[in-house]
Amino acid sequence: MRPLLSVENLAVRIRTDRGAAEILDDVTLAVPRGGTLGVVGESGCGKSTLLRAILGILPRNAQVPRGAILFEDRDILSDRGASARGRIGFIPQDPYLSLNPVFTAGAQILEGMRRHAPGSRRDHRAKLVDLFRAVQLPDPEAALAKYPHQFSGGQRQRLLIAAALACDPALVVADEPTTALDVTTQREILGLLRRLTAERGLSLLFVTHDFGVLAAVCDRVAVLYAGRVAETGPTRAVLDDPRHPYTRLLLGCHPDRATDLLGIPGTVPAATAQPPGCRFHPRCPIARAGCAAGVPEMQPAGPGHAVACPFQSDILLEPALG
Ligand SMILES: Nc1ncnc2c1ncn2[C@@H]1O[C@H](COP(=O)(O)OP(=O)(O)OP(=O)(O)O)[C@@H](O)[C@H]1O
Repeated sequence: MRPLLSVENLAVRIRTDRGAAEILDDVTLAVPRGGTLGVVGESGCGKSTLLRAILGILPRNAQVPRGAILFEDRDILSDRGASARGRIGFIPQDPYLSLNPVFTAGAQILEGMRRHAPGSRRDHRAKLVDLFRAVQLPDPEAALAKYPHQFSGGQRQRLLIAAALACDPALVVADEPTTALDVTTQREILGLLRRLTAERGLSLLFVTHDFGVLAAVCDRVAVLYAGRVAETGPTRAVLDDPRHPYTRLLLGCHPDRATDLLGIPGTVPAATAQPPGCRFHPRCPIARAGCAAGVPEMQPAGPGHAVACPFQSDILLEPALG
């Protein structure tokens, strides 16, 4: 079966005062129907740019010189396919900033439904009350008339999940939806998201910098580094047996995993000054002369698991992890 969403060889370039910045290069990934894909990487690796390209909200100075984004078999980067985006729901990062403080929760979500979902105002209202119940907001009827400040942070994130589901999406795209929340609320919201998407047969594309969050929600993962996919595969395989030096070091930084917090030497390169060849080579503990020469191709590393590094050997990587 063809994936619900496939990003194919996508490049995104942004014109800046310091020249053209290649934010994404040759990004290929897929979200299966009913499946969940997590995109993980450090700040600045291009996660938000990827989401903006999918949602059709790239900045005006951005260009897409190469690649395609197919959603329900339509190229949503083309004018003709763009309307298919109506079936993509979005859960933003910050529940504090993402709701308009001067409108009630009901008014602002119903307005979106009026524009995008079929049915009368009465139908929309009934559907929204059901959704508020599904996201476990207390007193769903009364919640319609409340203002955002009358909800806690976790409840606001529940409102945003309800808003993302209100127009019957086939795909939900979530941008670090729990970073602003405390750990207990984070766990509840992730559990809710996982359950609701599974019950409704929805696909989920989840962006995060946190492998712990990723493991709780996603079946598959794509690790992004400096605008390119470094590694992709089933979440368990990538977490248990990471093959790219970047993934291994990134996992070593996670507090739940690290015996010793190693960190990754150096920083993500500026988008206007990407290194030649493998973009990770200046920070890579096993880099060789050839790594600066050519862009590494994706190579198989196990069932459904691929890595953009020709030196994916455990023995070679062991010294890097101490
Ligand atoms: N409008 C823009 N103009 C110039 N550079 C940009 C623009 N948007 C993003 N960038 C650059 O593109 C790179 C990727 O940014 P992006 O926001 O996609 O990363 P990210 O992985 O989402 O980071 P974070 O987790 O911090 O949000 C960064 O180097 C950023 O500075």
